[in-house]
Amino acid sequence: MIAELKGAGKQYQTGDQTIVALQATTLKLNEGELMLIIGPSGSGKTTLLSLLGCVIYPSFGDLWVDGKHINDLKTNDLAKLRLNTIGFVFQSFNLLAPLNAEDNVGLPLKLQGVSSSEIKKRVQKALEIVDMTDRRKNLPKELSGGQQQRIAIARALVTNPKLILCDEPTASLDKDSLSIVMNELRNLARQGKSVAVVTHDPRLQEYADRVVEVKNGFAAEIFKQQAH
Ligand SMILES: Nc1ncnc2c1ncn2[C@@H]1O[C@H](COP(=O)(O)OP(=O)(O)OP(=O)(O)O)[C@@H](O)[C@H]1O
Repeated sequence: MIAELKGAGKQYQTGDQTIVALQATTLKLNEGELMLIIGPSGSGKTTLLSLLGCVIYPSFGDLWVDGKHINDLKTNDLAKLRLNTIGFVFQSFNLLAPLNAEDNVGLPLKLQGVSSSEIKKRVQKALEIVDMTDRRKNLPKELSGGQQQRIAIARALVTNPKLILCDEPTASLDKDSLSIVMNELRNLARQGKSVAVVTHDPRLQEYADRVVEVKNGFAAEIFKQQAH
């Protein structure tokens, strides 16, 4: 198991109003599975993903990620955990415009202080996984949306994280790129990673091992119908 929430949730105080963004949630995320998090706008999906990503602390309940009790960690320990254990993929790719594809992919390793010869090797391998070696010298603006997202996935997996978290990774993509990106994420899960994907898009359910629906702050697992 890579992450576990036990009665964990999040509330925000704005003035004299308390907003419960995520009600007490109990959930485990295992190695080797792709979990989809679906639900209407404002229902608490990003809040759940942010807890799994150790971006925020739970306001109540307990959270463990990679065996560590997140409630007890200091913010700089959380930053280390994020850098070493978790890869993030966003809707808007978040690639740095002046850097070419391979420099974007190598950035997290640079932050980890990895040597440049090792960075070269690992970037090459990550680009091979997403089948983008031939575009490694291109700037983000020279790549299509689908290609930029594959570079963003390579950047997320270059540190060999156990957990890959994606916030609407296919929202800016056409149907063909969507299927390439989702198949890549599913393959990463098959190789033993844990992958969680927040989406509005019901078409993504076919790629998922598990589906969690968040409605009005309440998260519940829904069981996929088996294809006959
Ligand atoms: N920092 C914050 N301060 C106050 N309220 C917040 C904060 N972050 C989120 N919320 C509230 O918590 C609720 C859940 O937000 P969240 O972003 O998790 O929803 P979501 O399902 O991801 O929505 P969307 O699909 O539109 O991105 C919303 O009502 C939102 O306004």
